[in-house]
Amino acid sequence: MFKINCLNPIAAVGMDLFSDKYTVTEDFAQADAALVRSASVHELELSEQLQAIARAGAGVNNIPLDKCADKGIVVFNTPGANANGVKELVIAGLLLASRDIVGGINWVQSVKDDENVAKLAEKNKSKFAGTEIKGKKLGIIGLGAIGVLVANAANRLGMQVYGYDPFISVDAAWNLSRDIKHINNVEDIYKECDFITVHVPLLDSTKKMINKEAISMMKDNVVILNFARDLLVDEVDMGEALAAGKVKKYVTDFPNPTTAGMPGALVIPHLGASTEESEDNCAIMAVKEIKEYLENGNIKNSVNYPACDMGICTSAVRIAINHKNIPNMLGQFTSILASAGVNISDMINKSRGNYAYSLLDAETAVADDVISQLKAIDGVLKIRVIK
Ligand SMILES: NC(=O)C1=CN([C@@H]2O[C@H](COP(=O)(O)OP(=O)(O)OC[C@H]3O[C@@H](n4cnc5c(N)ncnc54)[C@H](O)[C@@H]3O)[C@@H](O)[C@H]2O)C=CC1
Ligand SMILES: O=C(O)CCC(=O)C(=O)O
Repeated sequence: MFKINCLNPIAAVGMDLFSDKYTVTEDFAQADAALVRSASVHELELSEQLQAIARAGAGVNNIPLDKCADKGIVVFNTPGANANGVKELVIAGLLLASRDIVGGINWVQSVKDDENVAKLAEKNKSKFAGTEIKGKKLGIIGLGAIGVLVANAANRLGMQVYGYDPFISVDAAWNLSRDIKHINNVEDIYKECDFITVHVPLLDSTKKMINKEAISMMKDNVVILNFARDLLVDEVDMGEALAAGKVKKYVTDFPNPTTAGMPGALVIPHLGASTEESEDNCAIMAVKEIKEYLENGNIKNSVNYPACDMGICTSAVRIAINHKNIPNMLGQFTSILASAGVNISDMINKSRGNYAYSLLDAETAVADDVISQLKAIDGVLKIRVIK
């Protein structure tokens, strides 16, 4: 029986995929696998029992990836599963920043009991008027699952779209409309665009990328949208740029003590992925990843271990080994099994950075002491007999 812990509520349509081989535990320390959305895993103790963590979402900055890898814990995410939900909110953000829709709605509430409300509206509406997005220049930094959808949707709404992503995947490039202007230097986005939206992961290299220096290169009255992570923007610099009138609006999905009351900021309570469809898609993908890993040892969509797929085990035994990516690991595994008289029917070994993963199918049972010998090899982080 596998024990699953949910650090955040996960959509039922995903949880229902767990068969009667699984039980849900409230105790993270007892779990074989955990599912999480935005809850932080950084402060939690990682038990020996824990095999996998699946982030039902895209950003994994709430999970200590290297610490997990070092303990043989495979971390998954659900690429693209909530991208449409975010795209739709970004389009809403463009529109909310173009006319003072929020201010206008609040104003109507303030005069709602006045019987002349209709006349008052006609007299006051010019205070909330603005511009159209058609024909304006939109710069997109990060053309992954979300950036590509935003680019194509904004293009269809008549915007001139500029895209920047030095690491764009082949898939993303294929999906991008040919109308999108490909930018090689992010500064061209800063200098040219009326709206700039950021869709990159939070990494050391992207932290505070939108700062005083970047903003100084931008057009006056630029609108900046951040539906990726708050720490991508230096929000003190942003507050100053809003106060100075350099930035017209800062639309962010991340309330915090700095942004929540910031004049000129439109702050949304992290709703990007909060649609029924995105929550369902993420939950289904995350649960399938966990099941495939626990039941067959196969890895798909991991962010700290290599992809690895040897199908379903048809031999007597499958051994899964999470280990360091150092020389002679496979040689040691096979020689220990050979010395024990175990014939290997299939095997695979994949690496990613400092870590590697091996699956070995054997034709006969493997004794506990042989597994102990494998476990004792320097560089082995975790070992499981799956079948
Ligand atoms: N507001 C919300 O609810 C949500 C927020 N997010 C955030 O949005 C981010 C992006 O999500 P996805 O598009 O699904 O991820 P993705 O992994 O598909 O795309 C990220 C893209 O950023 C690019 N990139 C990395 N460093 C870059 C740099 N320095 N300059 C330009 N491009 C760079 C990558 O090459 C990749 O194409 C996530 O990491 C997450 O933090 C994601 C989903 C929901
Ligand atoms: O699960 C959520 O609501 C947050 C989604 C998100 O930020 C992400 O997928 O990176």
